[in-house]
Amino acid sequence: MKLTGIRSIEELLEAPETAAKADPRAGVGAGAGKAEARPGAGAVGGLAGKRVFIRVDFNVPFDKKTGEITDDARIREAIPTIKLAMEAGAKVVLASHLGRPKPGKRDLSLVPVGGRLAELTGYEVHVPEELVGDAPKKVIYDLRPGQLCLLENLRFDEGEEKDDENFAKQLAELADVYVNDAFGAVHRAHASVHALPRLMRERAAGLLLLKELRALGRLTTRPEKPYVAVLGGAKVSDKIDVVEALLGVVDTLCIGGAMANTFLAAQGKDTKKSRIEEDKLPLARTILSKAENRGVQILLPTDVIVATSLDAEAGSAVAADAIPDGAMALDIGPKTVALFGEPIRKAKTIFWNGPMGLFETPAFSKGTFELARIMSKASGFTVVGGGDSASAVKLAGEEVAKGFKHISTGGGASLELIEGRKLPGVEALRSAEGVE
Ligand SMILES: Nc1ncnc2c1ncn2[C@@H]1O[C@H](COP(=O)(O)OP(=O)(O)O)[C@@H](O)[C@H]1O
Ligand SMILES: O=C(OP(=O)(O)O)[C@H](O)COP(=O)(O)O
Ligand SMILES: [Mg+2]
Repeated sequence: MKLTGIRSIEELLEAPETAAKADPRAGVGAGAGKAEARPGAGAVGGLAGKRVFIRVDFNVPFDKKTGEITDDARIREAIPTIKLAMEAGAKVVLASHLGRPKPGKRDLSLVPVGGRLAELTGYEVHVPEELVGDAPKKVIYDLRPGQLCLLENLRFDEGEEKDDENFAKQLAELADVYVNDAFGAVHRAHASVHALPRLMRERAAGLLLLKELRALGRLTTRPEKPYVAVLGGAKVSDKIDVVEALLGVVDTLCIGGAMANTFLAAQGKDTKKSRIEEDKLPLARTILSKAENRGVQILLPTDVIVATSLDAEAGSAVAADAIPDGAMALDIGPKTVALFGEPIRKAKTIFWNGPMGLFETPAFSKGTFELARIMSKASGFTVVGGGDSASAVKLAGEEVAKGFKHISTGGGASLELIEGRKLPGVEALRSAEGVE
Protein backbone atom coordinates (compact mmCIF):
# COMPACT_ATOMS: atom_id res chain seq x y z
CA MET A 1 0.00 0.00 0.00
CA LYS A 2 1.39 3.38 -1.02
CA LEU A 3 1.55 5.98 1.72
CA THR A 4 1.40 8.96 -0.64
CA GLY A 5 -0.31 11.98 0.84
CA ILE A 6 -0.18 10.66 4.39
CA ARG A 7 1.66 12.68 7.00
CA SER A 8 3.18 11.04 10.04
CA ILE A 9 2.78 12.42 13.54
CA GLU A 10 6.51 13.14 13.46
CA GLU A 11 6.00 15.51 10.53
CA LEU A 12 3.38 17.38 12.55
CA LEU A 13 5.92 17.80 15.33
CA GLU A 14 8.32 19.42 12.93
CA ALA A 15 5.71 21.93 11.71
CA PRO A 16 6.91 25.51 12.21
CA GLU A 17 3.81 26.52 14.15
CA THR A 18 4.52 25.98 17.85
CA ALA A 19 1.31 26.90 19.57
CA ALA A 20 -2.39 26.26 19.11
CA LYS A 21 -4.49 29.11 17.91
CA ALA A 22 -7.43 29.92 20.12
CA ASP A 23 -10.15 27.63 18.88
CA PRO A 24 -13.66 29.03 19.14
CA ARG A 25 -15.01 25.51 19.63
CA ALA A 26 -12.54 24.61 22.32
CA GLY A 27 -13.74 25.53 25.73
CA VAL A 28 -16.78 25.39 27.94
CA GLY A 29 -17.78 27.44 30.95
CA ALA A 30 -15.30 29.95 32.31
CA GLY A 31 -12.51 29.09 29.90
CA ALA A 32 -14.58 29.16 26.70
CA GLY A 33 -12.62 30.39 23.72
CA LYS A 34 -9.36 30.72 25.63
CA ALA A 35 -7.59 27.56 24.59
CA GLU A 36 -4.21 29.24 24.75
CA ALA A 37 -1.00 27.30 24.26
CA ARG A 38 0.26 25.69 27.40
CA PRO A 39 3.35 23.82 26.33
CA GLY A 40 4.59 21.22 28.79
CA ALA A 41 8.22 21.03 29.87
CA GLY A 42 10.43 20.37 26.87
CA ALA A 43 7.57 20.97 24.45
CA VAL A 44 8.63 20.87 20.83
CA GLY A 45 7.20 21.66 17.41
CA GLY A 46 3.70 21.88 16.13
CA LEU A 47 1.69 20.01 18.76
CA ALA A 48 2.37 22.13 21.84
CA GLY A 49 -0.86 23.24 23.46
CA LYS A 50 -2.99 21.63 20.77
CA ARG A 51 -5.72 19.15 21.53
CA VAL A 52 -4.62 15.97 19.77
CA PHE A 53 -7.23 13.26 19.19
CA ILE A 54 -5.53 9.89 18.85
CA ARG A 55 -7.73 7.02 17.59
CA VAL A 56 -6.21 3.92 19.16
CA ASP A 57 -7.31 0.29 19.10
CA PHE A 58 -7.66 -0.58 22.79
CA ASN A 59 -9.99 -3.47 21.94
CA VAL A 60 -7.99 -5.81 24.15
CA PRO A 61 -8.81 -9.44 24.86
CA PHE A 62 -10.26 -9.86 28.35
CA ASP A 63 -11.62 -12.66 30.50
CA LYS A 64 -15.39 -12.70 29.92
CA LYS A 65 -16.02 -13.88 33.52
CA THR A 66 -13.61 -11.73 35.56
CA GLY A 67 -13.25 -8.79 33.16
CA GLU A 68 -9.47 -9.00 33.58
CA ILE A 69 -7.38 -7.86 30.60
CA THR A 70 -5.61 -10.96 29.30
CA ASP A 71 -3.27 -9.26 26.83
CA ASP A 72 -2.37 -5.57 26.93
CA ALA A 73 -0.24 -5.55 23.77
CA ARG A 74 -2.63 -3.20 21.97
CA ILE A 75 -2.22 -0.69 24.82
CA ARG A 76 1.57 -1.06 24.98
CA GLU A 77 1.94 -0.73 21.21
CA ALA A 78 0.14 2.63 21.20
CA ILE A 79 2.32 4.13 23.92
CA PRO A 80 5.13 5.49 21.69
CA THR A 81 2.65 7.72 19.83
CA ILE A 82 0.90 8.78 23.04
CA LYS A 83 4.24 9.66 24.65
CA LEU A 84 5.35 11.59 21.59
CA ALA A 85 2.26 13.79 21.77
CA MET A 86 2.39 14.15 25.56
CA GLU A 87 6.06 15.11 25.52
CA ALA A 88 5.37 17.63 22.78
CA GLY A 89 3.00 19.40 25.19
CA ALA A 90 -0.24 18.34 23.52
CA LYS A 91 -3.55 17.84 25.29
CA VAL A 92 -4.09 14.22 24.39
CA VAL A 93 -7.55 12.78 23.78
CA LEU A 94 -7.56 9.01 23.22
CA ALA A 95 -10.52 7.20 21.71
CA SER A 96 -11.23 3.53 21.04
CA HIS A 97 -13.97 0.95 20.79
CA LEU A 98 -14.03 -2.13 23.02
CA GLY A 99 -15.82 -5.28 21.90
CA ARG A 100 -19.30 -5.06 20.48
CA PRO A 101 -21.63 -3.56 23.11
CA LYS A 102 -25.29 -4.48 22.77
CA PRO A 103 -27.31 -1.61 21.23
CA GLY A 104 -28.27 0.93 23.87
CA LYS A 105 -26.13 -0.78 26.55
CA ARG A 106 -22.98 0.60 28.20
CA ASP A 107 -21.67 -2.79 29.28
CA LEU A 108 -18.12 -2.58 27.94
CA SER A 109 -16.50 0.40 29.62
CA LEU A 110 -12.98 1.56 28.82
CA VAL A 111 -12.32 2.50 32.46
CA PRO A 112 -10.31 -0.70 33.20
CA VAL A 113 -8.28 -0.09 30.05
CA GLY A 114 -7.59 3.46 31.27
CA GLY A 115 -6.37 1.94 34.53
CA ARG A 116 -3.91 -0.30 32.71
CA LEU A 117 -2.71 2.62 30.58
CA ALA A 118 -2.08 4.63 33.74
CA GLU A 119 -0.08 1.75 35.24
CA LEU A 120 1.98 1.35 32.10
CA THR A 121 2.75 5.04 31.54
CA GLY A 122 2.43 6.82 34.87
CA TYR A 123 0.03 9.29 33.24
CA GLU A 124 -3.18 10.27 35.02
CA VAL A 125 -6.02 9.02 32.83
CA HIS A 126 -9.38 10.85 32.93
CA VAL A 127 -12.41 9.08 31.44
CA PRO A 128 -15.44 11.40 31.06
CA GLU A 129 -18.80 9.65 31.26
CA GLU A 130 -20.10 11.29 28.09
CA LEU A 131 -18.40 10.75 24.74
CA VAL A 132 -19.12 14.19 23.30
CA GLY A 133 -20.35 17.58 24.43
CA ASP A 134 -19.51 19.83 27.37
CA ALA A 135 -18.36 17.13 29.82
CA PRO A 136 -15.39 15.84 27.78
CA LYS A 137 -14.65 19.41 26.55
CA LYS A 138 -14.22 20.53 30.14
CA VAL A 139 -12.04 17.52 31.05
CA ILE A 140 -9.85 18.23 28.02
CA TYR A 141 -9.67 21.96 28.73
CA ASP A 142 -8.55 21.27 32.30
CA LEU A 143 -5.81 18.76 31.39
CA ARG A 144 -2.45 19.52 32.97
CA PRO A 145 0.95 18.05 32.05
CA GLY A 146 1.00 14.34 32.83
CA GLN A 147 -2.78 14.03 32.44
CA LEU A 148 -4.68 12.75 29.44
CA CYS A 149 -8.27 12.09 28.46
CA LEU A 150 -9.54 8.68 27.36
CA LEU A 151 -13.04 8.79 25.89
CA GLU A 152 -15.52 6.05 26.78
CA ASN A 153 -16.21 3.17 24.37
CA LEU A 154 -16.98 4.86 21.02
CA ARG A 155 -19.57 2.17 20.27
CA PHE A 156 -21.75 3.49 23.11
CA ASP A 157 -22.87 6.00 20.47
CA GLU A 158 -24.78 4.44 17.61
CA GLY A 159 -23.27 7.01 15.24
CA GLU A 160 -19.83 5.36 15.47
CA GLU A 161 -20.53 2.21 13.47
CA LYS A 162 -22.83 4.14 11.09
CA ASP A 163 -19.96 6.46 10.12
CA ASP A 164 -22.36 9.22 11.07
CA GLU A 165 -21.28 12.74 10.05
CA ASN A 166 -23.06 14.33 12.97
CA PHE A 167 -21.29 12.16 15.55
CA ALA A 168 -18.00 12.80 13.73
CA LYS A 169 -18.64 16.57 13.92
CA GLN A 170 -19.19 16.30 17.67
CA LEU A 171 -15.92 14.39 18.03
CA ALA A 172 -14.20 16.99 15.84
CA GLU A 173 -15.17 19.66 18.36
CA LEU A 174 -12.95 17.96 20.94
CA ALA A 175 -9.68 18.38 19.06
CA ASP A 176 -7.44 20.45 16.80
CA VAL A 177 -5.40 17.59 15.35
CA TYR A 178 -6.36 14.02 14.40
CA VAL A 179 -3.97 11.08 14.59
CA ASN A 180 -4.86 7.52 13.65
CA ASP A 181 -2.81 4.87 15.42
CA ALA A 182 -5.54 2.21 15.44
CA PHE A 183 -4.23 -0.24 12.86
CA GLY A 184 -6.61 -2.94 14.13
CA ALA A 185 -9.60 -0.77 13.20
CA VAL A 186 -8.55 0.85 9.89
CA HIS A 187 -10.67 -1.60 7.88
CA ARG A 188 -13.80 -0.19 9.52
CA ALA A 189 -15.55 2.76 7.85
CA HIS A 190 -16.67 4.00 11.25
CA ALA A 191 -17.05 7.61 12.36
CA SER A 192 -13.85 7.89 14.42
CA VAL A 193 -11.82 6.19 11.69
CA HIS A 194 -13.39 7.48 8.47
CA ALA A 195 -15.78 10.46 8.76
CA LEU A 196 -13.81 12.28 11.48
CA PRO A 197 -10.34 12.60 9.91
CA ARG A 198 -11.88 14.11 6.80
CA LEU A 199 -13.33 16.89 8.93
CA MET A 200 -9.96 17.72 10.47
CA ARG A 201 -7.54 20.15 8.88
CA GLU A 202 -4.55 18.47 10.48
CA ARG A 203 -4.48 14.70 10.36
CA ALA A 204 -1.68 12.17 10.48
CA ALA A 205 -0.75 8.56 10.96
CA GLY A 206 0.66 7.42 14.30
CA LEU A 207 3.84 5.42 14.75
CA LEU A 208 2.10 2.05 15.21
CA LEU A 209 -0.05 2.48 12.12
CA LEU A 210 3.03 3.28 10.02
CA LYS A 211 5.03 0.41 11.53
CA GLU A 212 2.23 -2.03 10.69
CA LEU A 213 1.74 -0.79 7.12
CA ARG A 214 5.46 -1.03 6.45
CA ALA A 215 5.87 -4.48 8.02
CA LEU A 216 2.85 -5.91 6.23
CA GLY A 217 3.96 -4.34 2.94
CA ARG A 218 6.14 -7.41 2.38
CA LEU A 219 2.98 -9.50 2.12
CA THR A 220 1.48 -7.30 -0.56
CA THR A 221 4.36 -6.43 -2.86
CA ARG A 222 5.24 -9.62 -4.67
CA PRO A 223 5.16 -12.06 -1.74
CA GLU A 224 7.45 -15.04 -2.25
CA LYS A 225 5.69 -18.26 -3.23
CA PRO A 226 4.53 -20.74 -2.06
CA TYR A 227 2.22 -18.50 -0.01
CA VAL A 228 0.08 -20.09 2.69
CA ALA A 229 -2.69 -18.31 4.58
CA VAL A 230 -4.18 -19.83 7.72
CA LEU A 231 -7.59 -18.56 8.76
CA GLY A 232 -9.66 -19.24 11.82
CA GLY A 233 -11.28 -17.29 14.62
CA ALA A 234 -14.84 -16.39 15.32
CA LYS A 235 -15.65 -13.36 13.13
CA VAL A 236 -16.79 -15.60 10.30
CA SER A 237 -19.40 -13.38 8.67
CA ASP A 238 -16.89 -10.48 8.57
CA LYS A 239 -13.93 -12.41 7.31
CA ILE A 240 -15.41 -14.97 4.93
CA ASP A 241 -15.91 -12.20 2.35
CA VAL A 242 -12.15 -11.73 2.24
CA VAL A 243 -11.50 -15.43 1.60
CA GLU A 244 -12.78 -15.29 -1.97
CA ALA A 245 -10.32 -12.54 -2.87
CA LEU A 246 -7.48 -14.37 -1.15
CA LEU A 247 -7.84 -17.14 -3.75
CA GLY A 248 -6.15 -14.77 -6.18
CA VAL A 249 -3.25 -14.22 -3.79
CA VAL A 250 -2.30 -17.46 -2.03
CA ASP A 251 -1.40 -21.02 -3.09
CA THR A 252 -2.84 -22.78 -0.05
CA LEU A 253 -5.53 -21.79 2.40
CA CYS A 254 -5.81 -23.68 5.68
CA ILE A 255 -9.11 -23.01 7.44
CA GLY A 256 -9.65 -23.87 11.10
CA GLY A 257 -11.46 -22.40 14.11
CA ALA A 258 -15.14 -21.51 13.97
CA MET A 259 -14.55 -20.40 10.35
CA ALA A 260 -13.98 -24.08 9.40
CA ASN A 261 -17.38 -25.19 10.71
CA THR A 262 -19.22 -23.20 8.05
CA PHE A 263 -17.03 -24.75 5.34
CA LEU A 264 -17.52 -28.29 6.71
CA ALA A 265 -21.27 -27.69 6.74
CA ALA A 266 -21.05 -26.34 3.16
CA GLN A 267 -19.49 -29.69 2.18
CA GLY A 268 -22.57 -31.41 3.54
CA LYS A 269 -21.05 -32.57 6.85
CA ASP A 270 -23.30 -32.60 9.90
CA THR A 271 -21.62 -30.14 12.29
CA LYS A 272 -24.25 -30.81 14.99
CA LYS A 273 -24.19 -28.08 17.68
CA SER A 274 -21.09 -26.32 16.26
CA ARG A 275 -21.27 -22.62 15.56
CA ILE A 276 -21.95 -22.03 11.86
CA GLU A 277 -23.15 -19.08 9.76
CA GLU A 278 -26.18 -20.40 7.87
CA ASP A 279 -26.40 -17.41 5.53
CA LYS A 280 -22.77 -17.83 4.47
CA LEU A 281 -23.16 -21.45 3.34
CA PRO A 282 -23.74 -20.52 -0.35
CA LEU A 283 -20.63 -18.30 -0.30
CA ALA A 284 -18.58 -21.08 1.31
CA ARG A 285 -19.71 -23.43 -1.48
CA THR A 286 -18.76 -20.87 -4.14
CA ILE A 287 -15.33 -20.42 -2.55
CA LEU A 288 -14.71 -24.18 -2.49
CA SER A 289 -15.58 -24.59 -6.16
CA LYS A 290 -13.67 -21.45 -7.26
CA ALA A 291 -10.60 -22.71 -5.42
CA GLU A 292 -10.81 -26.00 -7.27
CA ASN A 293 -11.12 -24.26 -10.64
CA ARG A 294 -8.17 -22.01 -9.92
CA GLY A 295 -5.92 -24.72 -8.54
CA VAL A 296 -5.77 -23.16 -5.08
CA GLN A 297 -5.56 -25.76 -2.35
CA ILE A 298 -8.08 -25.36 0.49
CA LEU A 299 -7.38 -27.53 3.53
CA LEU A 300 -10.15 -28.09 6.08
CA PRO A 301 -10.03 -29.99 9.37
CA THR A 302 -10.14 -33.79 9.02
CA ASP A 303 -10.49 -34.19 12.78
CA VAL A 304 -11.79 -31.85 15.48
CA ILE A 305 -11.90 -31.66 19.27
CA VAL A 306 -15.50 -31.77 20.44
CA ALA A 307 -17.40 -31.21 23.68
CA THR A 308 -20.99 -30.62 24.69
CA SER A 309 -20.27 -27.40 26.60
CA LEU A 310 -17.92 -24.44 26.25
CA ASP A 311 -16.76 -24.93 29.86
CA ALA A 312 -15.84 -28.58 29.42
CA GLU A 313 -12.73 -29.76 31.29
CA ALA A 314 -11.71 -31.95 28.35
CA GLY A 315 -12.70 -32.60 24.77
CA SER A 316 -12.33 -35.64 22.53
CA ALA A 317 -10.88 -35.96 19.03
CA VAL A 318 -13.30 -37.22 16.38
CA ALA A 319 -13.33 -37.28 12.58
CA ALA A 320 -14.78 -34.06 11.13
CA ASP A 321 -17.64 -36.07 9.58
CA ALA A 322 -18.44 -37.95 12.79
CA ILE A 323 -19.30 -35.23 15.31
CA PRO A 324 -21.58 -36.85 17.92
CA ASP A 325 -25.11 -35.58 18.60
CA GLY A 326 -25.19 -32.61 20.98
CA ALA A 327 -21.45 -31.89 20.49
CA MET A 328 -19.66 -28.94 18.93
CA ALA A 329 -16.23 -28.57 17.33
CA LEU A 330 -14.07 -26.33 19.52
CA ASP A 331 -10.56 -27.01 18.24
CA ILE A 332 -8.74 -28.74 15.40
CA GLY A 333 -7.47 -32.25 16.07
CA PRO A 334 -3.89 -33.64 15.88
CA LYS A 335 -4.30 -35.02 12.34
CA THR A 336 -5.38 -31.57 11.15
CA VAL A 337 -2.40 -29.92 12.85
CA ALA A 338 -0.14 -32.31 10.90
CA LEU A 339 -2.09 -31.68 7.67
CA PHE A 340 -1.79 -27.87 7.96
CA GLY A 341 1.85 -28.18 9.10
CA GLU A 342 2.98 -29.68 5.78
CA PRO A 343 2.44 -26.70 3.44
CA ILE A 344 3.48 -24.31 6.25
CA ARG A 345 6.92 -25.95 6.51
CA LYS A 346 7.44 -25.62 2.74
CA ALA A 347 6.07 -22.09 2.38
CA LYS A 348 8.14 -18.97 1.70
CA THR A 349 5.36 -16.68 2.95
CA ILE A 350 2.88 -17.48 5.73
CA PHE A 351 0.05 -15.30 7.01
CA TRP A 352 -2.12 -16.37 9.93
CA ASN A 353 -5.28 -14.78 11.32
CA GLY A 354 -7.74 -16.38 13.69
CA PRO A 355 -7.16 -19.00 16.42
CA MET A 356 -7.81 -22.66 15.51
CA GLY A 357 -10.16 -23.07 18.45
CA LEU A 358 -11.48 -21.70 21.72
CA PHE A 359 -7.86 -21.37 22.91
CA GLU A 360 -8.79 -19.34 26.04
CA THR A 361 -10.04 -22.66 27.52
CA PRO A 362 -7.15 -25.11 28.13
CA ALA A 363 -9.11 -28.11 26.78
CA PHE A 364 -9.38 -26.39 23.37
CA SER A 365 -6.04 -24.61 23.11
CA LYS A 366 -3.78 -27.36 21.81
CA GLY A 367 -4.50 -27.02 18.08
CA THR A 368 -3.78 -23.27 18.17
CA PHE A 369 -0.62 -23.62 20.27
CA GLU A 370 0.73 -26.57 18.24
CA LEU A 371 0.19 -24.74 14.98
CA ALA A 372 1.84 -21.62 16.44
CA ARG A 373 4.87 -23.77 17.32
CA ILE A 374 5.08 -25.19 13.80
CA MET A 375 4.82 -21.72 12.27
CA SER A 376 7.44 -20.26 14.56
CA LYS A 377 9.91 -22.91 13.37
CA ALA A 378 9.03 -22.55 9.69
CA SER A 379 11.67 -20.94 7.50
CA GLY A 380 9.32 -18.68 5.50
CA PHE A 381 8.41 -15.06 6.20
CA THR A 382 5.85 -15.68 8.94
CA VAL A 383 3.31 -13.11 10.06
CA VAL A 384 0.43 -13.44 12.51
CA GLY A 385 -2.27 -10.79 12.95
CA GLY A 386 -5.26 -10.21 15.22
CA GLY A 387 -5.94 -9.20 18.79
CA ASP A 388 -6.72 -12.79 19.76
CA SER A 389 -4.24 -14.57 17.47
CA ALA A 390 -1.38 -12.39 18.72
CA SER A 391 -2.44 -13.10 22.29
CA ALA A 392 -2.50 -16.86 21.54
CA VAL A 393 1.00 -16.76 20.05
CA LYS A 394 2.32 -15.07 23.18
CA LEU A 395 0.52 -17.57 25.43
CA ALA A 396 2.17 -20.37 23.42
CA GLY A 397 5.49 -19.15 24.85
CA GLU A 398 8.20 -16.55 24.44
CA GLU A 399 10.26 -18.78 22.13
CA VAL A 400 7.22 -19.33 19.90
CA ALA A 401 6.47 -15.61 19.68
CA LYS A 402 10.11 -14.88 18.78
CA GLY A 403 9.85 -17.17 15.75
CA PHE A 404 7.38 -14.84 14.01
CA LYS A 405 8.78 -12.11 11.76
CA HIS A 406 5.91 -9.79 12.62
CA ILE A 407 3.06 -9.96 15.13
CA SER A 408 0.39 -7.54 13.96
CA THR A 409 -2.19 -5.90 16.22
CA GLY A 410 -4.84 -6.20 13.49
CA GLY A 411 -6.62 -9.34 12.28
CA GLY A 412 -9.42 -8.18 10.01
CA ALA A 413 -7.30 -5.16 9.05
CA SER A 414 -4.27 -7.20 7.99
CA LEU A 415 -6.52 -9.66 6.13
CA GLU A 416 -8.09 -6.85 4.11
CA LEU A 417 -4.67 -5.34 3.51
CA ILE A 418 -3.17 -8.55 2.08
CA GLU A 419 -6.30 -9.07 0.01
CA GLY A 420 -5.52 -5.75 -1.65
CA ARG A 421 -8.53 -3.79 -0.43
CA LYS A 422 -8.37 -0.10 0.34
CA LEU A 423 -8.53 0.50 4.07
CA PRO A 424 -11.03 3.31 4.86
CA GLY A 425 -9.01 4.55 7.85
CA VAL A 426 -5.84 4.86 5.79
CA GLU A 427 -7.54 6.46 2.78
CA ALA A 428 -9.17 9.07 5.04
CA LEU A 429 -5.73 10.27 6.13
CA ARG A 430 -4.63 11.18 2.62
CA SER A 431 -4.42 14.86 1.88
CA ALA A 432 -6.37 14.61 -1.39
CA GLU A 433 -9.55 13.79 0.51
CA GLY A 434 -11.43 16.06 2.86
CA VAL A 435 -10.79 19.66 3.74
CA GLU A 436 -7.34 20.32 2.30
N1 LIG B 1 -14.30 -23.47 17.00
C1 LIG B 1 -14.49 -22.36 17.71
N2 LIG B 1 -15.59 -22.21 18.47
C2 LIG B 1 -15.78 -21.08 19.20
N3 LIG B 1 -14.93 -20.05 19.23
C3 LIG B 1 -13.82 -20.14 18.50
C4 LIG B 1 -13.54 -21.29 17.72
N4 LIG B 1 -12.37 -21.07 17.07
C5 LIG B 1 -11.94 -19.86 17.46
N5 LIG B 1 -12.78 -19.29 18.33
C6 LIG B 1 -12.66 -17.96 19.00
O1 LIG B 1 -12.31 -16.97 18.06
C7 LIG B 1 -11.90 -15.83 18.78
C8 LIG B 1 -10.98 -14.97 17.97
O2 LIG B 1 -11.53 -14.64 16.73
P1 LIG B 1 -11.12 -13.33 15.91
O3 LIG B 1 -11.46 -12.14 16.70
O4 LIG B 1 -11.72 -13.49 14.56
O5 LIG B 1 -9.53 -13.49 15.80
P2 LIG B 1 -8.39 -12.35 15.80
O6 LIG B 1 -8.64 -11.46 16.97
O7 LIG B 1 -7.11 -13.09 15.90
O8 LIG B 1 -8.55 -11.63 14.50
C9 LIG B 1 -11.26 -16.37 20.05
O9 LIG B 1 -11.86 -15.75 21.15
C10 LIG B 1 -11.54 -17.89 20.00
O10 LIG B 1 -11.93 -18.43 21.24
O1 LIG C 1 -10.25 -6.76 17.37
C1 LIG C 1 -10.30 -6.28 16.24
O2 LIG C 1 -10.14 -7.04 15.13
P1 LIG C 1 -9.57 -8.57 15.11
O3 LIG C 1 -10.37 -9.41 16.07
O4 LIG C 1 -9.79 -9.00 13.68
O5 LIG C 1 -8.12 -8.51 15.46
C2 LIG C 1 -10.48 -4.80 15.97
O6 LIG C 1 -10.45 -4.06 17.18
C3 LIG C 1 -11.78 -4.54 15.21
O7 LIG C 1 -12.89 -4.91 16.00
P2 LIG C 1 -14.30 -5.22 15.28
O8 LIG C 1 -14.10 -6.47 14.45
O9 LIG C 1 -15.31 -5.43 16.40
O10 LIG C 1 -14.65 -4.05 14.41
MG1 LIG D 1 -10.40 -10.69 17.77
